[in-house]
Amino acid sequence: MDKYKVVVTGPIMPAALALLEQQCEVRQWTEVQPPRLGQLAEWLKDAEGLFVSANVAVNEELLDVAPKLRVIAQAAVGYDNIDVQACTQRKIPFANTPGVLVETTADLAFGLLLTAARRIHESWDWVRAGKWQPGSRFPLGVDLYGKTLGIVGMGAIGAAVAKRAQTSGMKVIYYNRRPRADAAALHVEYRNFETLLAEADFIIVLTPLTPETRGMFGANEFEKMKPTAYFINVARGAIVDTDALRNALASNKIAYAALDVTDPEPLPASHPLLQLTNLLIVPHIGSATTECRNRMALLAAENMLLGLAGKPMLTCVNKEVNYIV
Ligand SMILES: NC(=O)C1=CN([C@@H]2O[C@H](COP(=O)(O)OP(=O)(O)OC[C@H]3O[C@@H](n4cnc5c(N)ncnc54)[C@H](OP(=O)(O)O)[C@@H]3O)[C@@H](O)[C@H]2O)C=CC1
Ligand SMILES: O=CC(=O)O
Repeated sequence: MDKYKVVVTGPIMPAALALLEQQCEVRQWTEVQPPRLGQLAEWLKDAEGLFVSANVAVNEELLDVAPKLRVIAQAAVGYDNIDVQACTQRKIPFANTPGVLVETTADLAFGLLLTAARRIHESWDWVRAGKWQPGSRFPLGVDLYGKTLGIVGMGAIGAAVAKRAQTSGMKVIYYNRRPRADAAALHVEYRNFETLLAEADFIIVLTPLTPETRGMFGANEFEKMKPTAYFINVARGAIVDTDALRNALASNKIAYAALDVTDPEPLPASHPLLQLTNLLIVPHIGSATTECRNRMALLAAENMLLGLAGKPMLTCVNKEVNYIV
């Protein structure tokens, strides 16, 4: 049997690559810099499957140079890099990887909150710099216990973060476009967006990046938060107006920010955000454990093989085209 032709646009966990290679002829982009479209065009000419990385845009331009493409799979839950409508119009099913990264990403989100509140990262730098001397005291952090966490985007990851926060004695409020039917069971209370901004001591953002959420946090929103508020973004950088966040932190309109995602990403070493001291940034590591990345990559590979065989993929986004004979 001829092997399917699949293009992989970036790094992939070895077990998932091995699974793909059983049935596919894989052409993998292995440079450190993500590929530009022109660099992939030759491979895409006869590719049937595209195993795409989140830093590569799948748009009309790419689809135009991939006339034989039948399946797209991505090892990530967020898919703001994919023009799903364009895929659907061409009857190309696209699958992401929801579910398998929920607990891992929730650990990171809550870990960022705790690290920022207790200044764990700064105090280690302080000790390492030899500042722990007799009589010296590291500046105080803030309690989590008894505080209110506001989750904007109470989906799968948001609910897993809520559980962690409740274990630390926090009250959890949330904002979604629609209140959750299971809110009472989760012991979380719905607030409208403005009320949440004013009421929360800690705010964690966990919405997808969409036209509606792009720039959702700007100067007005930071203005409405408490001056003691901690702002944590684990969703996508562009949900936040970066300049407005920098200004809010620099003028102490809010107390602190902790970011797993930034706009731009990666953040250049000369970026003004990096001059601030009331800020913690990690390099988009929400799902970055070996176990989680394996689950994601294997689910994406399984989706790819199912789609190529003309079977429904397990976690297809555009379900209306999730079956091709
Ligand atoms: N940093 C990292 O490494 C990771 C980041 N992520 C990011 O986290 C996001 C969330 O993932 P996950 O929890 O699995 O997704 P879910 O789809 O389970 O949850 C998303 C939530 O956001 C809410 N939401 C959507 N649009 C809006 C809006 N305009 N205003 C308010 N709430 C909104 C949804 O509720 P409703 O529809 O009712 O509004 C839903 O509850 C991903 O899309 C991804 O971008 C995910 C994994 C890892
Ligand atoms: O950012 C990661 C994702 O899975 O989405």
